[in-house]
Amino acid sequence: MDMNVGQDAGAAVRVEQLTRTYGTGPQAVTALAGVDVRFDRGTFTAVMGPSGSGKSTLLQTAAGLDRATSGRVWIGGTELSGLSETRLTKLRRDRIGFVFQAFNLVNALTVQENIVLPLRLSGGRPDQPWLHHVVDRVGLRERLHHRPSALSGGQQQRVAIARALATRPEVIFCDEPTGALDTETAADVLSLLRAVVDEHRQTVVMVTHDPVAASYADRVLVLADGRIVRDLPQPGVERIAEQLASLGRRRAVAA
Ligand SMILES: Nc1ncnc2c1ncn2[C@@H]1O[C@H](COP(=O)(O)OP(=O)(O)OP(=O)(O)O)[C@@H](O)[C@H]1O
Repeated sequence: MDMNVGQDAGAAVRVEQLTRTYGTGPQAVTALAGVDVRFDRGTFTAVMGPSGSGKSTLLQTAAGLDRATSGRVWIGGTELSGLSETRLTKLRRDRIGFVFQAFNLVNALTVQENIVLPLRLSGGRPDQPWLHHVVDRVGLRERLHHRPSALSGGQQQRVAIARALATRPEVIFCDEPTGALDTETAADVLSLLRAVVDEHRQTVVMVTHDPVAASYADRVLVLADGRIVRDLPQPGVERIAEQLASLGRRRAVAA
């Protein structure tokens, strides 16, 4: 590691004592119960855990799509809680990429128009060599003038990844990016995310239920009841499945 880079200069995202409670009084649900974590630049992290453990809430609050109840979130050097809605929207558009299970493409636009949409909205000048590279990297050169609905699921997710990359964001948050894909297409999309991290030092944070998908990551975080209960470096499919199963057993005993 570069000796001149301070600890925080390496963090693409950092959260400190993050909590998120939905509702108030006896009906209140604690989705995040104090999470501390940093995602270093150029790393690929999978976030796992049982249904309702807070994975999506962590992703949404870390990405500035939802406000934390307490605690702090930094994207690079910018702390989110101090930002107005307008600035937060701009930060999300310019510095964060999103990939969702449902692709979320605009069907009235062509593939090319979808990819450059965030750039158009932010009014920035497109970096043409980078865009050419992205289009080639995701293998969509022949499809640029098609509508998303004319593409397969895997191709649509590739468009979403290209769109996420277009602004060269500090981090790409993915929520179940392979949830709607068959095994082979999923492997293809996961290899692409892996390559984006390895070749371009992008940072990827991916929520997934699938141990195979998580095995593409450098690190697997496991949440339970709104807390990080495991932080595993490169665990491999079997160890991930084992850890999830042991957590299931622990919960069954506690119930
Ligand atoms: N808008 C909301 N209003 C009330 N409760 C919510 C809301 N969103 C999430 N929750 C609750 O917060 C907790 C965490 O939800 P979250 O969606 O983050 O879990 P998850 O781990 O992503 O689950 P899944 O794997 O099922 O998607 C759950 O108990 C959920 O019911």
